[in-house]
Amino acid sequence: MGIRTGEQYINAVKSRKPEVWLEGRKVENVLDEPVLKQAVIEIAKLYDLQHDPEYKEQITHICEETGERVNNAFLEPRSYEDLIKRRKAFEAYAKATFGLMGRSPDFLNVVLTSLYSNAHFLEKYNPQWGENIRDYYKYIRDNDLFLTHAIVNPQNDRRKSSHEQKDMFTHLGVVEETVEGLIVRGAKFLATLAPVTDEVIIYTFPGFQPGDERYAISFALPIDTPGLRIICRESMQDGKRPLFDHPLASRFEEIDALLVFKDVLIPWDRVFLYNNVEAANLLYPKTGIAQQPSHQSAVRGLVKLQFAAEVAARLADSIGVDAYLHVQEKLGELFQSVETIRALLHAAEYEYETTPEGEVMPNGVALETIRGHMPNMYPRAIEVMQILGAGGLLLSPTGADFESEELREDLDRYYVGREGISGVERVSIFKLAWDLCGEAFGQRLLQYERYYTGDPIRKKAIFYNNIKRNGKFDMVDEALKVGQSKELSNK
Ligand SMILES: Cc1cc2nc3c(=O)[nH]c(=O)nc-3n(C[C@H](O)[C@H](O)[C@H](O)COP(=O)(O)OP(=O)(O)OC[C@H]3O[C@@H](n4cnc5c(N)ncnc54)[C@H](O)[C@@H]3O)c2cc1C
Repeated sequence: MGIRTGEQYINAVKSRKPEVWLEGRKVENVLDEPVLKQAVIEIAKLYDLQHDPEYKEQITHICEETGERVNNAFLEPRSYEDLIKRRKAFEAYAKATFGLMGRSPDFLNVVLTSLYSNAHFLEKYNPQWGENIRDYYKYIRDNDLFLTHAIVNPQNDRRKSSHEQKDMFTHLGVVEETVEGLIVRGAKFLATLAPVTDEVIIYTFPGFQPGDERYAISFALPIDTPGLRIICRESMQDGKRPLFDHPLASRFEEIDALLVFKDVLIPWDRVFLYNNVEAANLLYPKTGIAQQPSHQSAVRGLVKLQFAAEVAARLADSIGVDAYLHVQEKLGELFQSVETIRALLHAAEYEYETTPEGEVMPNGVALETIRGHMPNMYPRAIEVMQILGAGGLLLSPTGADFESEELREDLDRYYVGREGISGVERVSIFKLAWDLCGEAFGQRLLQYERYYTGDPIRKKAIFYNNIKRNGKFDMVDEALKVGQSKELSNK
């Protein structure tokens, strides 16, 4: 089939009946829920972008194997040029959502492509697992499906491994093997956009201990598989707030969910890994499923950071405070952050790495450096927005107020910005900023930048341990040599 249209995606959502819970209610039809429907509309636009003559060449390519047009997120990079091709697709999607939808379909499609490219790793443990992941990749690519994923165990007692938790099946694990497949029970989080996806893929972070075998699993299923319960977090808007008042929150709310598996059957052809602690612990380092999708995250993160910096600058300009030195210094800092990430992204692509099998990956050190800086840079952009907007952020009237004939004159007079900025324009800018820096919606976006791919604190420590903690201090030793020999000769 190749690339889907937005309409085909919406029809697929309509055709499914996943078990979704939202605020204590079982959702009968995802598209009847304003807050879920909004996400469907935005995702549908991304699918349509693939057919837009302006973007088609940038986002898609002809698949050599099928002759069908597919998204560049399914491209197995073999060269620098392939990385750039893929980046252009990421860029188009990120710009269409201002970088605010982290789990657009391209994210997991890259994960899957990376698993496909490295199927030989799984094959080593079990030839069937390798074959399953290859078939699954082709199925998702050729039908252009949208995946969610859940890799984290619920936050119960983090000091204990999965098999040591009070209840054996708090963490998702295998109950039994049957002729048809595995029966699994327990929970995983945090499956962003789960209610509006086609499929879910489960895999795991490293860290399994002996005894955790039943939890060392990876598999995929249709999102409406019987026994799979999707419990959404409290929504951060009701999906009905006017676009004028919440220009971002009313469009880009990505619902997150806990997935509960109630003795769900995983057919054998959908099992990618099972009962193998070693394979589960090596899955991340050996299959590129951190490094390849970090390319998408870096591109998307760059767009989001740039957007936040521009909102802060536009806000400062609208009330003339960018005339002050400290404001200029803060905005300068934000735009330097943007340029730092842009430079690192280019470095990651330019200094790419090639695996023995010929797969090309953006440079891991540069990507991890982006990952390390974003949890500081993005929250700082939000803080600067709060500092520069000050009390005005809390004082915006609504679009309905502007429609009142009685109020309009007051609003136009007292909300007017610097010369050339009308009251409506100034309020619109402040509302945009408030969605990012004040609303619960914006707080989630911030938390996303910290945690979307694991704990940034441990990730930085791992970076130090892998890259630098090798007992080699050549320059320091050289400097010590000179100092020591001088001291000795002075004696
Ligand atoms: C908005 C958002 C969207 C997300 N979307 C998805 C998604 O679509 N799919 C998905 O699978 N995941 C998703 N995630 C989850 C993400 O992968 C996790 O949040 C992340 O891995 C951190 O795990 P945790 O939240 O369980 O925190 P924890 O691991 O419980 O950490 C909590 C705190 O305890 C500390 N800590 C915990 N354990 C240790 C330890 N062993 N050593 C030292 N310190 C420790 C951490 O440093 C941290 O400060 C999302 C997260 C967010 C915030």
